[in-house]
Amino acid sequence: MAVYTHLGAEDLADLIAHYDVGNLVSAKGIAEGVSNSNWLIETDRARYILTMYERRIELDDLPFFLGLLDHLSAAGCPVPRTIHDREGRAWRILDGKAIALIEFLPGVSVDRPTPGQAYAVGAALAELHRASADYPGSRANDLRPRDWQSLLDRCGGDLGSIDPHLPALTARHMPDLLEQWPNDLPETVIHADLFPDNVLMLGDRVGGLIDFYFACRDFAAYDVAVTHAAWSFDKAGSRYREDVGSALMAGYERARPLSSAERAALPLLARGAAMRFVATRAFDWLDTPEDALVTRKDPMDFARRLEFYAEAGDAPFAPKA
Ligand SMILES: Nc1ncnc2c1ncn2[C@@H]1O[C@H](COP(=O)(O)OP(=O)(O)O)[C@@H](O)[C@H]1O
Ligand SMILES: N[C@@H](CCOP(=O)(O)O)C(=O)O
Repeated sequence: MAVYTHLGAEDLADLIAHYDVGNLVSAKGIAEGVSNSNWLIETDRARYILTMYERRIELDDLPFFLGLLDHLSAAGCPVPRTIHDREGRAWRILDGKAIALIEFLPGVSVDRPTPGQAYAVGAALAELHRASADYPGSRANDLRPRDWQSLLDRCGGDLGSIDPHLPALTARHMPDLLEQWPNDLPETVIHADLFPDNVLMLGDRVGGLIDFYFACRDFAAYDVAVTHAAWSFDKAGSRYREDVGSALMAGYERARPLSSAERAALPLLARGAAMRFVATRAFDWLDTPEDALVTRKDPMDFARRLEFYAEAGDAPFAPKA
């Protein structure tokens, strides 16, 4: 579940009164999500999502994230707008924590995407990359190869307690990733975490792209690799779903064709994308007590994807005839 803080009816009504959104009718805590507390707010005018930022988010980054939502939404991307309060502020402080109210978007997250849905997500990602290129905000990616290495270093000898194969796997791949990571691919503002649970689908259509709290400036092709790794496998990462992976790439390239340098880099970027989630999940695994409210995510689901990409070479990214 992800409601870490209790907010009573009076707190919520007081808070909502700071916005020009009508009167509070109902508020329900949302179980999905891990990082923040979220409520579905209904007023006599519309529905909204109220987010309280609990951890992982630097207050200084909030203007970047919330401004990005407005920029992308204004450019026609299916991204929720930030609702500003009556004084024009994008976020407020409640009980010492930052909160923001954002537009509610319709749709459901899918567990087993179809090729049609993957095609639509690929196209939506490409449109996002085009629209974010002129976003004036700046935020560096704080999860690049040297950051994965330092997270793994902090896991130390406990890495093998998660799975005995993990230390050898990270030791085998990290040197290549550190040495060969590109430095000259086209950059834009990327989502960096576009997993199925961060996309709201309406059938084969994308109703919403949400959870931009890893967004940063980095290679567009790295975001393609993250999204490919997140969408194109069964949950455990044991089986590559070729039809889904190809559809995702085709959807992306319809809206933003990859350059030859980007295409050539994708096998390494995909190994890196998988390693990024191995590293953060391994760190969180060891950092989260077994009986915590939050369900821990298994790093091995991405270790298997990493092995797949290392063996598959450029096959998953080769254009289909
Ligand atoms: N703008 C939105 N419109 C509709 N539902 C949303 C929206 N934002 C978040 N949600 C719902 O809240 C859940 C958790 O949000 P998310 O931003 O992914 O939280 P976390 O960062 O904690 O993972 C989502 O799975 C979705 O059900
Ligand atoms: N997508 C990441 C976890 C990030 O959590 P989120 O709930 O903020 O998307 C993973 O699967 O490891």
